Amino acid sequence: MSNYAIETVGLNFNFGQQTIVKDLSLQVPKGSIYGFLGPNGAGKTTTIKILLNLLKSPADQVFVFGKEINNNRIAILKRVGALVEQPAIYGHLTGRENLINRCILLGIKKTKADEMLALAGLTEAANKKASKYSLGMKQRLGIAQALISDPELLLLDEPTNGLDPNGIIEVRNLMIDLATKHGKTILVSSHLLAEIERTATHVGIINKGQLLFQGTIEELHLLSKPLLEIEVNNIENASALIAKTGYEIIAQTDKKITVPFTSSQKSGELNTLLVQNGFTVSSLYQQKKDLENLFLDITKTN
Ligand SMILES: Nc1ncnc2c1ncn2[C@@H]1O[C@H](COP(=O)(O)OP(=O)(O)OP(=O)(O)O)[C@@H](O)[C@H]1O
Repeated sequence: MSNYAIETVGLNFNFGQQTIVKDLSLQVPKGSIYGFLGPNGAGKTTTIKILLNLLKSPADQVFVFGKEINNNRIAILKRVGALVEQPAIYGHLTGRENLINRCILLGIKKTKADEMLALAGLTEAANKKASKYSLGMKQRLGIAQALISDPELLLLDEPTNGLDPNGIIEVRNLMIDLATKHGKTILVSSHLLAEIERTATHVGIINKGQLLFQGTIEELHLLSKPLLEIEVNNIENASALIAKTGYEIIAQTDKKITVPFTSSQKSGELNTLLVQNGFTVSSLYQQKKDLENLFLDITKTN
């Protein structure tokens, strides 16, 4: 039995002459939240469509629940829920009616609708027209729709795209609940590193259809060392003092010194050291990496 909910083995996919996915070997462990990260146009949506057999893959390159997708399409898709692009929601129907519709379509008991509304935190809004829902609520209703057949695996393509901060938090918390309390495996795509870092247990990073990194979130953090920016006066002397205490100076401008971030305690100690030596520290800031900086780290490491 495979421990992977999804495994692709050297997957290749072209649209006409254009290679979209190249030698892609994804391994999505069961029970994980797998963040599928890459810039716009990297091939994330195409890969998700391949995983749903909406686009046909070459034989023996895509396995879901250990089974080859082209030969086991129906059996696999029964166990998969997906939200790709916009959720198919009727605005003139209530949230509950939208889900009941889906139940009827799939021949599932209508009571499932209320269960999924509760799971998605939409019970109070169940009888409100979907057109009156916020974007975050619509997205959660879309996820509830994808969950109605009680799938083991959920594929979510950029589910937080276009949401306001509240909507993003709602969807993020729902994903965490689904994985930790309901045992679902989730593959979620995004072009934002910070978004994936907050939810994922595992990460796959693609660029131009190729896998640049795959591993646990901890392995990703080891690779992408966080930085501490120190804004301080008398920069040359401050920099000399910091270097004397054994810190590596990564960068220096006329206002800021950048060193590796190790812990909050170490940052505090550095602050105290500078202040006790008569420097004025105006800010200490842990720099968050964006996807571009992470790409640089990965390319350097490889
Ligand atoms: N039906 C299609 N025919 C031809 N080319 C396509 C088709 N769909 C996507 N592409 C191309 O495939 C490449 C990958 O697109 P894809 O949508 O998979 O990327 P993505 O990583 O999901 O990015 P985005 O976040 O922008 O959707 C792009 O260059 C895109 O133009």
